[in-house]
Amino acid sequence: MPWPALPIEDLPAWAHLNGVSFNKIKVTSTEGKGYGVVSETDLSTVDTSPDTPALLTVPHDLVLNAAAVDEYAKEDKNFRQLLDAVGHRSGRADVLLFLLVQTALASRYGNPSVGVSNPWTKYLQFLPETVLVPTLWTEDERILLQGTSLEAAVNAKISALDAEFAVVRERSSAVACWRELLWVAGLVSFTDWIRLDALYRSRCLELPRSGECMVPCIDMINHSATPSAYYEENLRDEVVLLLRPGVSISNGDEITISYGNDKSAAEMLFSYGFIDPQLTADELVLPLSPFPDDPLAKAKLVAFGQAPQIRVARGDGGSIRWQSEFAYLMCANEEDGVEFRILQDNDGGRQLRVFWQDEDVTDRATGFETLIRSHPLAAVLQLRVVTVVQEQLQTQLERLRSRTFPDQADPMQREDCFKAALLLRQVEAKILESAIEALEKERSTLLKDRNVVAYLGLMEHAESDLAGEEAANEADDFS
Ligand SMILES: C[S@@+](CC[C@H](N)C(=O)[O-])C[C@H]1O[C@@H](n2cnc3c(N)ncnc32)[C@H](O)[C@@H]1O
Repeated sequence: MPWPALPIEDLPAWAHLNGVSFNKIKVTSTEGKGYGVVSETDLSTVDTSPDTPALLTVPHDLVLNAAAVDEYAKEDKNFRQLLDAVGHRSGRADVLLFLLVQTALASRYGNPSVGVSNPWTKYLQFLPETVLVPTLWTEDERILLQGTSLEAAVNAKISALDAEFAVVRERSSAVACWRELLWVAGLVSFTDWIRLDALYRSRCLELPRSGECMVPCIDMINHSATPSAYYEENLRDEVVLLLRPGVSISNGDEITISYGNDKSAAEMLFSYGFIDPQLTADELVLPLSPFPDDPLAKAKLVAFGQAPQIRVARGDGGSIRWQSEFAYLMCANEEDGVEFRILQDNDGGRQLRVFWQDEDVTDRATGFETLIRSHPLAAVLQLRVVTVVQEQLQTQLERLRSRTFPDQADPMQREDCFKAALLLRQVEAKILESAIEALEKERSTLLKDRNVVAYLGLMEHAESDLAGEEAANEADDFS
């Protein structure tokens, strides 16, 4: 749909009309980061008291979350119909539906017969048309992510958005006035849905009382590893922007906040479309699949109930920590003591239950690492898990390296996407190398474990007995 745009110079008038107060700061264009907030005077908290007035105050009724969407629906019976037909699946999905409607209304301003406009209808028109998050990269640009942890994550997100959009389209088409506005004229496309998701992801924040939400004007503030400000909800539930203690900034300086100092490079790029090399946590998350020949694979996935992953992080002092709860369930077999049973419940339904050493551990299926600790062959199971995780990381590193990365972006790729992908590849290759090395050390230690040595000795013995029997059989056959 055509994305309506208003010049940022109109923002102060919108703010005034809607009770947002800017105090010696303004929203303006910044170098390479879109809009940002700059100071209009010298500011300092070095000598001031804690009750220095906020730099920005946003009234509570402008905070956009699922509860606010519900309130808007009370004033607008057409939107209420739409929300009842499509919404109430998650807070995020309700806000996205609201944003979709507001953008459609703004782009079809001549047709106000459906929907009531509100402060967000206009505010959305100040937001950028695109964000550099990879779900909005072109196919040529997404090639740059091959071999990184984002390759699978971005594809999975696009598929999930596609399924979500199909539901929105189908259910809203059942409501006559919205079918007319959104779909009959071909106003809304899947790209619009991807864009709204990107806009929401890159601008939403978490507040103690309002939860996950969008806050107008606060969402104009850019990120820095050394932020000068922070936001919070005050006693009146307004969202306020405050200068950090001990900070001095000059007239014209940009005011920044932190988008979180524990986010990995992949997470930063996925959510915000840029990587802060100064801050990103050295962390990597990869998907994990059960062994393709494991007859219990499906049952293990169902019982685990979450997306199986391997998480690797570099801790303080450079040491590597890794975690993969599913790998423990994946590597435990029937002969070790894992069993699945289908039990009838009181309502006549059937339930998949997981047993470990004959104990029902269905509620602890995501905690197999703890469960196996008391097993006499715990070290053997640990060795299997370490080997599987190491192999997965090795395969990932080989995929990352198998693609010769060009020296520069080709004409079909935006420079910023190229630079972000290059940085992501460097960060991920480094952590993969360190993790593989750490896992190799862990494997060597486990291979010296008394129980492992005894177990492997037994296995070798059994194999040579088997080979001997086979050879004897073959000899018999030959004779
Ligand atoms: C909450 S918005 C901030 C306002 C935004 N710049 C705008 O034009 O509306 C977050 C987006 O700003 C941009 N951004 C924020 N901090 C940045 C930084 N340090 N470097 C590059 N881009 C940044 C990214 O596009 C990000 O998705």
